[in-house]
Amino acid sequence: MAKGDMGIRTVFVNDRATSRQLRKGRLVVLEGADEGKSFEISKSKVYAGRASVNDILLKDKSISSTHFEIRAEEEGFLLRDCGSTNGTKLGGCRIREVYLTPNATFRAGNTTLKLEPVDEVVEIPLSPDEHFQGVIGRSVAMREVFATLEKVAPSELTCLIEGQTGTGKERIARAIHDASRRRKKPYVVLDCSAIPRDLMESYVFGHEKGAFTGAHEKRAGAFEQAEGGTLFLDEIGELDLSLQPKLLRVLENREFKRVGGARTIRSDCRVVAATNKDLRQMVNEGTFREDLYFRLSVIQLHLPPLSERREDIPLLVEHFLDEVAERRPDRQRVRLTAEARDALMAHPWPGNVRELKNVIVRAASLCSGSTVERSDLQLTGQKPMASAPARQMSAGDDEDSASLHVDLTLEYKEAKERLLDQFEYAYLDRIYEKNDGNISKSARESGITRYHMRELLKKHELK
Ligand SMILES: Nc1ncnc2c1ncn2[C@@H]1O[C@H](COP(=O)(O)OP(=O)(O)OP(=O)(O)O)[C@@H](O)[C@H]1O
Repeated sequence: MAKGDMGIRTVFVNDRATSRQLRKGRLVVLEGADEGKSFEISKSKVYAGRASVNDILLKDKSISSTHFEIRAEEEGFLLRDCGSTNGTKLGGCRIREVYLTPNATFRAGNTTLKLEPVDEVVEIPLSPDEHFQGVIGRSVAMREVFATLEKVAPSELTCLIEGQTGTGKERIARAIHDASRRRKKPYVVLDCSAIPRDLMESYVFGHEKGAFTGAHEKRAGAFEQAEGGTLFLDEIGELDLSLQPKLLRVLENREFKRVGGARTIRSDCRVVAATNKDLRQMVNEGTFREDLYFRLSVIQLHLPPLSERREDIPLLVEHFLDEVAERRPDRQRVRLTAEARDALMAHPWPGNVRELKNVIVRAASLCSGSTVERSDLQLTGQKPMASAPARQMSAGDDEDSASLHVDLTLEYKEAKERLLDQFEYAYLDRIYEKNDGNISKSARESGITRYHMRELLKKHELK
């Protein structure tokens, strides 16, 4: 497709990106159960499939829950199969991803679709600023997030922040609170992955004295603690299915009861949630309620991995060096050699901004003198940090998998993430080998979808 026909275009003024323009498209169903229908593409990413979480809903039974996505890029509209059972085909070939030319037709299951260009443009604003309430970023992606935050943070809207671990989701949640009228009221964080399942309800809604064994005193839950302020629900994808209807009810009625309590308590707090999981996929798998997903995702913010916004690295490095200097009694600020800076730009950063921060803080604190050399950074080889240790736990190496290597030089979250990553790699490696590389069988035995299995195998470069 010729640039500008369809897809997204970044507008520059004096070499600086000032906005993005999305040239709309229209997806027309030429043949199949939805024949005659058409869907406008006016967002930078749309999903299509049979499940209602999709932007484009298709009825054809041969189409998967989420079958394909169309993403607006500078090169045009990218059609990507989402691990569908019956495949996405173009010109008789089953495709994984392909750029669509204007008026190209393709098949999804038994449905034939055509993507037509539309002569209309949607302006996607970019903030002129390189920070928002202490969140730093100069990339187009981050300035797009800042532009959204400038509008929605002062509102009362519920936000869902998506992104890999360490991309800054919690930082953004805090920024939303700080930019809202609730800033002087409490900001309460509830990490849904860190609380035992049977205590979760009491953590969220509180409990009355004697509500259960061990409930010696009454206790206010997160909603009460956050009264008037903001409740940040971190790792919302970990919230047990049995608690999800209760959370939905508070979000809808603003009312709840403590565990073991009869009194209805009114709640006035804004909810911001975050996840590093694909909640849409979880809805398709039945592990996350669809109605709760819609309630939480009134505003969706996506934080790309650091490797996709390398322009942010120099600014973040300066920011973290300033932070270290402020904490030093002599306020001395260290500097990085050109070699060290090049190494930071080249690193894959699987642990995202958290990993970058750890590297800078460690190097700045441990370097001798006032200069950080390349070797002070202690970057792991050229391999992604997460997969290198993961490979240490090789298939069949039971001794290794039984011992737990805890790295105390890392922040808690990164250390946890690394261990989980090692486990994921070891599990996948074994199940995939056991099933002679058969993805469907491996997925069935693991109790996850084929799509999820494929994505995991790709992540660990096992496939
Ligand atoms: N854009 C940013 N500007 C400044 N600091 C940042 C930015 N992004 C992340 N950080 C810092 O990096 C660290 C990790 O960020 P944060 O905890 O918000 O990530 P997260 O996405 O919530 O991670 P997880 O999914 O593991 O909870 C924090 O110390 C945070 O302050």
